[in-house]
Order: sequence, then C-alpha cells, then structure tokens
Amino acid sequence: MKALTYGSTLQFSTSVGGEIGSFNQNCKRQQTQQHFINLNPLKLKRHRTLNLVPAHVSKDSNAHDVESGTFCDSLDGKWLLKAKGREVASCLDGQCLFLVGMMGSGKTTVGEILSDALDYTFADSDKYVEKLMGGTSVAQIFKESGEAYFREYESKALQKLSLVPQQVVATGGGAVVRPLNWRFMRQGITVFLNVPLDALARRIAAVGTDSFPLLDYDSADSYTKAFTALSALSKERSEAYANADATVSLLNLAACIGLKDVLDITPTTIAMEVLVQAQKYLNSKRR
Ligand SMILES: Nc1ncnc2c1ncn2[C@@H]1O[C@H](COP(=O)(O)OP(=O)(O)OP(=O)(O)O)[C@@H](O)[C@H]1O
Ligand SMILES: O=C(O)C1=C[C@@H](O)[C@@H](O)[C@H](O)C1
Repeated sequence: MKALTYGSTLQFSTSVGGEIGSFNQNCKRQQTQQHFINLNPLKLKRHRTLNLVPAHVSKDSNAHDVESGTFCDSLDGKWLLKAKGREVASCLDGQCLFLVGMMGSGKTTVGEILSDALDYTFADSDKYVEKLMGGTSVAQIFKESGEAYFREYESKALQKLSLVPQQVVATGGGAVVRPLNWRFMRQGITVFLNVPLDALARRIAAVGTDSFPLLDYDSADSYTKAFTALSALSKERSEAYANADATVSLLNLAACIGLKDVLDITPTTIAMEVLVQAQKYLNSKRR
C-alpha cells in the first residue's frame, strides 16, 4: 500500500497515460505519469495521508498494481471518486449523463455510484417505463404487448428523463437503436459501457435469463443461450453504441490495471473511468 500526502492538490503517479485515474488509454505498464486532482472543492484538512489501495489483490497482483493507485471501494477510493465527481460536475454544467450499453453491462450499478459522485439524481429508464405502465415489469410488457409497444414507452421515458437536469440515467440496453431516442439523449452526454460479450453472458448466466425477455431462448444452458442472443444483438447494435460521446472499454481497463477478468473490475473503478472519459469529451468540445 502506498501512502501519499497532499496539500490542496493531490498528486499521484500511475503506470498509464491519460489524466487522473485514466487507465483506459495508451496503456503501457512501464511508463509512469503524474496525475493531479483538485481537492479544493472538498474543503478537507491539509496534510491528511491518503492511501490508494489496489482494487484487487489476486495472485496476479504485484507491487506495481499497488503503486499504480488503482481505485477500489475503500473509503479513499470513494473519496477520490467524489473529488473527481465535483470536478466533472462543474464541466457538465447541469447536463445529464446517459449510460448506454448492452443489458447487464452495469449501467444501473455504475450509474448509482456516479450519481452520488456527481451529486446528481439517478434514474433507470426501464424502471421509469415500469412506473408508466403501473408497475408491470419489463419482462411482462414484452410478453403481453410485444417489443414494439415497450419501445414506444421507452422513448416516452427517455423524453421525460431528458428534461430533468443533473441526472444520471441508466438506459435500457436497446435504447440506442431508435434515432428518436438519440434526440433525447443528446440533451446530455452519453457514455457507452463496452463489456465483452463473454463476460456479459457469464454475468447474466449467473443471475439467470428470466428477467431478460430478449434472451429468453428455450434451448441450451444459460451461458450459451445468453452468449448466442447477446452476439446477435451486439452485431445489430454496435454501430449505434459507437454514437456515444465517450466509451469506457472494460477490456482496456482490465488490461491497464492488470486484471485478467473484466468481471473483477469494481463498479467504483468503472465509475471513475466514466468520469475521466466524460471529462475528456467535454474538454475536447470546449477546444
Ligand atoms: N462491476 C461490477 N462488479 C460486479 N458486479 C456487477 C458489476 N457491474 C454490474 N454488476 C452486476 O451485474 C448485474 C447487471 O448489472 P446492472 O443491472 O447494473 O446492468 P444494466 O446494464 O443496468 O442492465 P439492464 O440493461 O438489464 O438494466 C447485476 O447483478 C449487478 O449487481
Ligand atoms: O437490450 C435490450 O433490448 C433490453 C435491455 C433491458 O434493459 C430492457 O430494456 C429490455 O429487457 C430490453
């Protein structure tokens, strides 16, 4: 564990290129780079020692991971996320942040953490549709009224949600396919959580495919049916996901922090990377 001290600006080094906490770009493990985060908004006492704890201490972890300052769900990890959240919130200037990505990619899990870091409210468009439908579940809507009907309500939900400032919205996995939905999502900024299909299928197989109507195939084991259906959906949607303003690739992120399995990346680490990529996008727009 590496202890770091700070004044009003925290400085630490990581093994990768990019800005603070960015593990996603130009990952070259031999390079070290200084990163800075402005801690003034947190109004903290000076001279506190900050411990950056590795997110995972697996048999593959080594001292390098520790020194690289990998974020995790420790108190300090959350605290750094909060500091970054304040910084990004000021660039967002009230705009919403829409998370897009395949079902099970972590939009809800990461979105809730992000809303806390940004001091934003959180909304899940699937849940909003369920509310509009008097509490009927998404799976039930698909079953009783069909996908087209659900998509109409999904667009209504996104339209309503896009009117609320300072909100993180976890969108439904298929929201990106309708151009109309992009009109609503372009009111804010969009970030694509790109999770490899194999990992998604493993995650979904673990929780069961029952609540995912588009994966409700009769044959094969849960992993195979999830993987088969996800592959088909991903082919149809990859172009649409690429319309997002920023992307967080879990494959790159895992490689950069030295994890073999993307499913081992903590939601806090992913949330940090979302903030970093969102900020990059906002800065590039300003130039
Ligand atoms: N980084 C993570 N680490 C461990 N578990 C995770 C992580 N991200 C998501 N999960 C788990 O994976 C499952 C799916 O996550 P989540 O509901 O956040 O995905 P989603 O993208 O919102 O899905 P949907 O499009 O179906 O609403 C949940 O059981 C969640 O707890
Ligand atoms: O990927 C999809 O098309 C879906 C994802 C879920 O979030 C739900 O919106 C619904 O199950 C459809």
